[in-house]
Amino acid sequence: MSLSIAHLGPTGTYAEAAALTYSQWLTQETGQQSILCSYPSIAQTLEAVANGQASLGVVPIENSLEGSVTMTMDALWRFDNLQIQQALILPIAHALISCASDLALIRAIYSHPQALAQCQGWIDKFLPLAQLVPTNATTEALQHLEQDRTAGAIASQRAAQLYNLPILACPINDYPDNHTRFLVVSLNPSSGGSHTSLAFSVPANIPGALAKLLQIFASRNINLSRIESRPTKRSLGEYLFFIDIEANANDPAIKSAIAELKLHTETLKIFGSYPVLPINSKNQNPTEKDILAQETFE
Ligand SMILES: O=C(O)C(=O)C[C@]1(C(=O)O)C=C[C@@H](O)C=C1
Repeated sequence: MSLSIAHLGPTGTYAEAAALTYSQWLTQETGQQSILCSYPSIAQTLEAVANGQASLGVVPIENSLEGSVTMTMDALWRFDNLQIQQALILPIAHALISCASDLALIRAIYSHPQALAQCQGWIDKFLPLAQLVPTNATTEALQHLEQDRTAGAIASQRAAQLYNLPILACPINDYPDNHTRFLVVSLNPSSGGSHTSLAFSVPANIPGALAKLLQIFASRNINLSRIESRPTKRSLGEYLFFIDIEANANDPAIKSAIAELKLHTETLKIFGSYPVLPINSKNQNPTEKDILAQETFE
């Protein structure tokens, strides 16, 4: 039986490319076949996994230029039964796609806020007067570009190919070394691996509350690879903390740190331990043929 993998759509998004990469890796490693299902937002992608509509979901979590994808962090906290199975890091090269006969004719640029931010310097230099229009996904506006020749969109070269649209400039990201880390999540217990992710809220907004919790890791010589905060959305100045650890949750030091953390946090969510999928030319760059067997839930 095929597994269903949810991702942000419409077709051609970077999240879809990550889902295809994972799906191909899964088939190579285990023989398991999967079918991709696109959803209109990252929150709806994770909701589909949380309510059992999809077996797995692939969502962006962090970009090397712009940092955290806050929508993913908020949804991970909200649907507390989700477990991370795998992380994968994809190179991101943005293209300006448009049917305009000249760059100077573009009046509006559509894209996901993460992509607009990753190209802000290029836009300021070449299209300083263009209106920036945020969309749910890089590919959301592509189907309208033929009708509006004063519009452009920032998406991947693969998206331009899929929609048969011209590329006016590429790459346009402000720094060439641009990567996004994606997470593969499901309701199953996580598979174990080199990295562990967790998040917590603190019982009181008092001096040293976070320092005390970080000391739990430092005193055990545990290396944290990332720490991020998000508002609790209960009151101004109250935060949740997301932490990535470079170790497996079954390591004795991590087990004892988590046990101590439980005593001092208000809510503690463990998203599990997982490996980081090495990307090579064999499991990167899904082809057009690969996206034939897809369902859309938009
Ligand atoms: O809109 C898309 O194509 C996405 O897959 C989303 C997303 C993101 O949210 O970070 C993924 C990778 C890029 O960094 C830009 C956009």
